[in-house]
Amino acid sequence: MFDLEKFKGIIVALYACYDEEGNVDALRVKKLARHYADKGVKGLYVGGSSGEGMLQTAAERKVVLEAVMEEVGSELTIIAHVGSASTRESVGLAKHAESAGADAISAVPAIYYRLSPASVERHWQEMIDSTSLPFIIYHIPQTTGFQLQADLLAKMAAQDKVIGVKISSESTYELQQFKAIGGPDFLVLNGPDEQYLAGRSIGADGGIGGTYGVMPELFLKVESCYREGLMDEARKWQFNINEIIKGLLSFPSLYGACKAVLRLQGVECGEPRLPLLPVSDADHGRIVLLHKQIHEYTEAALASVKA
Ligand SMILES: CC(=O)N[C@@H]([C@@H](O)[C@H](O)[C@H](O)CO)[C@@H](O)CC(=O)C(=O)O
Repeated sequence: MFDLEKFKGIIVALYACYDEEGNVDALRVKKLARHYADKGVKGLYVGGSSGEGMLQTAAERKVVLEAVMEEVGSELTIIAHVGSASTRESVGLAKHAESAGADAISAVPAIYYRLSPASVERHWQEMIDSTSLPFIIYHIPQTTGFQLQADLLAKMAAQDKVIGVKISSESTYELQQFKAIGGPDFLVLNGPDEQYLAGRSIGADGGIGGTYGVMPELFLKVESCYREGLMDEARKWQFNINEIIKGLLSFPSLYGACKAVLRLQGVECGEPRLPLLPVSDADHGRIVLLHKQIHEYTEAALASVKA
C-alpha cells in the first residue's frame, strides 16, 4: 500500500530553529533542511524530540513543517511528528501535515498523564483515522513513561496505515522483538544513535536520530559500510560516532550542545528553548574541541569514499 523504501536509511531528527528573540525562524529552518538535503540524507523527522515539538505551540509547529516542505519536500522523505499532550491538538497537526504534503505522520503517546494502553491506543487511532497518511509509532518510554507492550504493538501493526515504529528505548532486544511482532513489512527505525549499527544488525531498517544532525556523513558512512557487509569498518565509524556522542551528552543539554556545534559548522539555529539550556561561555572551549573532532572524522570518512 505504501512505498516503505523511502523510509529506510538515515533520517535526521531536525533541530528547532529560533531567531535571537527565541521565535521560530522559518528561514533558518529552511537553511538547516537544505544543509541536510545537500549531504545526501534520506529524510527528516520534523517536530520530534530534537525538534522541540513539545515546547512549541501548534501554530509554530505548522510554520516549521511548511518551511521544511517548501525547501526540501520534493527531495527528501518528510515525517511529521504530530504528537502533543491532547488528542485534539495531535489530530489538528496530523491533518495539517497531510495538507502540507508530508510523507508520514508519527506520534508519541500523549504526555503528562499516566495513560492506560487503551487510552494511548485511542489517542493514536484518532490521528491515524484523521488522514490517509501512513503512521509511525514513536516509542520513547524514557521521556513519555509509557512502555509499549507487545499486544498493543501487534494490534496497531495489523493496520495497513501503521507502517512502523521508531524505537528510542535502548534495548536492541526490544527492537528485535518489535520487528518480530510487526513482520518483514513493518518498519523498525533505530532511535539510540549510539546503537545505530547494533540496531541495524538486529533488524532495524534504518534510523531516526538527533545527533545525525552534527555528523550526517559519519552515519551515512556506517550505513554504507553495513550495506556492503564491511562490519569491521562500520564498527570503527560507529565507535568514532560514540566518542562524539559521549562528548555531546556531557553538556547540560544535548540539543544546546548540538546547536553550538552546528553554529561552528556554519549553520545557525539559535539556542534551544528553555528549560533546555544553551551552552555556557565556560563550556564553549569544549564545543570547539568537539567540532574539531567531528570535522576530522568527517574528512576521514569522505576521503575513504574517494580512495
Ligand atoms: C532520547 C533521545 O533524545 N533520543 C534521540 C537520540 O537521537 C539521542 O539524542 C542520541 O541517541 C543521543 O543519546 C532520538 O531517538 C530522538 C529523536 O530522534 C527525535 O529527536 O525525535
